[in-house]
Amino acid sequence: MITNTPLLKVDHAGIQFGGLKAVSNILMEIHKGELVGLIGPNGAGKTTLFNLLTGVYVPTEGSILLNEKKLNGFPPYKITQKGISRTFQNIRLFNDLTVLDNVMIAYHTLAKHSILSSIFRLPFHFSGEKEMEEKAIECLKIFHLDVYKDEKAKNLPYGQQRRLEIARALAASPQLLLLDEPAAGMNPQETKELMDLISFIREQFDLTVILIEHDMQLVMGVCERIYVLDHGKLIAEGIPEEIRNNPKVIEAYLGEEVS
Ligand SMILES: Nc1ncnc2c1ncn2[C@@H]1O[C@H](COP(=O)(O)OP(=O)(O)OP(=O)(O)O)[C@@H](O)[C@H]1O
Repeated sequence: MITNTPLLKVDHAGIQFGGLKAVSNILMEIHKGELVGLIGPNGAGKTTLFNLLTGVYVPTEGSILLNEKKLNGFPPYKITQKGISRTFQNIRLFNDLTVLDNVMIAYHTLAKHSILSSIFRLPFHFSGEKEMEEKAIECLKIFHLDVYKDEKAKNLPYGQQRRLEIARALAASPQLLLLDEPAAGMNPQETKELMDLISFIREQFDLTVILIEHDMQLVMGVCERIYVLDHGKLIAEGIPEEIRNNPKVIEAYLGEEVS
């Protein structure tokens, strides 16, 4: 059945810190399978919006709905269980854990083991662990990280740490994946490979993706639709061509870069 219901609906949502409205009156509708960009100048509110979508902040206005169900007030781990995963602007891996354990942690968040089965290490607990490990290695393979599975996360080169963060987010089987500047600090070759990878995992896992990114060429090249934030408000939404030519966007953000 074809449905017009958006996967994610942001309905006049926003948050105020003391007297400051960091983001306000945000309206977004993201449909299943879309790859959407979120852009805007420094301090525009992009990460704050991700924090609202993932329960780090509770909106002080409006609602956020996933599959028509309200998310307001749920803690981040519940929102992950409901289907939204993310990566962070500054990589947040467990540096001293292995690459494999970094991914397995995501499965533990979702796992349905009882505490008793863990304490007494009952057989079904072991089979659960084994299954998790196999799944984690499969996930690492997609990112060509399986060869480093026993390496500490902190020993991976920067570009691979970024990929590991995405692998971990993906391990939580999200419907919606939020990527906060995934290519930050990467060289052009790594960036190109990462973008190909994002397109690939979207297809492969039937994902919906929202991407914050400063590299305009990259956003315009990979995203089908773009939202633009400025001073906490949405100032434009459209396909890359429309955004590139939108006078408000040019004035607020892109300046002479867009041509
Ligand atoms: N916890 C908080 N308390 C007070 N102000 C906050 C808080 N979180 C965010 N802000 C403010 O909200 C505004 C938006 O910040 P945010 O980090 O979301 O912008 P951004 O678009 O992600 O910027 P950048 O591109 O630099 O990462 C800023 O003015 C910031 O100072």
